[in-house]
Amino acid sequence: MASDRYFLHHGILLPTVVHNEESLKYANDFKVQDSDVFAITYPKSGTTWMQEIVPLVLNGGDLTPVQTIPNWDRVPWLEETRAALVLNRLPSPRAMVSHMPYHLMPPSFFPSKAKVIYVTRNPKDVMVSSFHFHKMASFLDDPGTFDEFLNKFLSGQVLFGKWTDHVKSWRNSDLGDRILYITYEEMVKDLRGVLERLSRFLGRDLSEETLDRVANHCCFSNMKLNAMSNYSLVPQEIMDSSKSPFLRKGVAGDWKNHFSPEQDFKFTAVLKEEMNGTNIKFPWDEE
Ligand SMILES: Nc1ncnc2c1ncn2[C@@H]1O[C@H](COP(=O)(O)OS(=O)(=O)O)[C@@H](OP(=O)(O)O)[C@H]1O
Repeated sequence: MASDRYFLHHGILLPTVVHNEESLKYANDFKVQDSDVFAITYPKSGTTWMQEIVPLVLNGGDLTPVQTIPNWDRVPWLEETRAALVLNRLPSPRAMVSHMPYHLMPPSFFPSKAKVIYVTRNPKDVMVSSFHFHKMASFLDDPGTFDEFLNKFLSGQVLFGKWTDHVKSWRNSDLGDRILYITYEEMVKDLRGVLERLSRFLGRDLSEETLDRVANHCCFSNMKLNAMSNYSLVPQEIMDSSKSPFLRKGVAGDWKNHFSPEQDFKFTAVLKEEMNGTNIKFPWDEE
């Protein structure tokens, strides 16, 4: 880790652009309220999608916030530098996102009744999405070749560490009915069905018409057009969408266009080894 673009926090690589000691202290000292809602993800697993969906479900489908407030202020990251500015002003129930592994959540989170939506995505697609993101984001190191980046991903020398550690930490958490597990792939396949589950989980009784409106607003093609969500407000020298748009493809299985058979074999073998003995199964394990 020779770059000044990153630093280690409890052994996990974080980007200096939006994290520092102060923001991490703020996150650790954060007083979680029982009404708080956290959408937790390993990077590139559906965070931006949740920043769109969760406020809509919580407010009964009113599109105003998602059409007028940038996602990073609408549903802020707990651990980022903006959190201190934004979070204390959010009306209850506060919705926020985080990439933190379970054990690095603020101490006040554990005894609270705050709810968690944990989104998992096929790690091969996570890696592909992250590879393209590293090419367009000037605050991150160039990813190198696809093969080099694959090796970094498997060894956890990437933002927020190993995918397997993150997933195991949250899948093994003891949060009972405080946590809802969903996958990116389910959302791609049946967003309307996921919205119904999510509304029930968050205690919101949305009408059929509202669910349809939310599903329509949150589909990839519409979100791509929403300037409050597609990162077009970020200057091009920071995120260059001509290299790769932030909302890039929005599909399941794009890894098949990137992985060689050898890379697929290696990636699968490493993941299998690390998930061995966990009882955590995903639909893509059989692919
Ligand atoms: N509405 C919708 N439908 C389908 N896919 C969507 C949607 N919104 C975001 N995305 C895709 O999510 C990927 C970005 O992940 P994150 O938002 O978690 O990124 S980040 O961690 O906040 O940087 C990135 O995936 P890729 O397209 O594979 O790169 C986005 O396109």
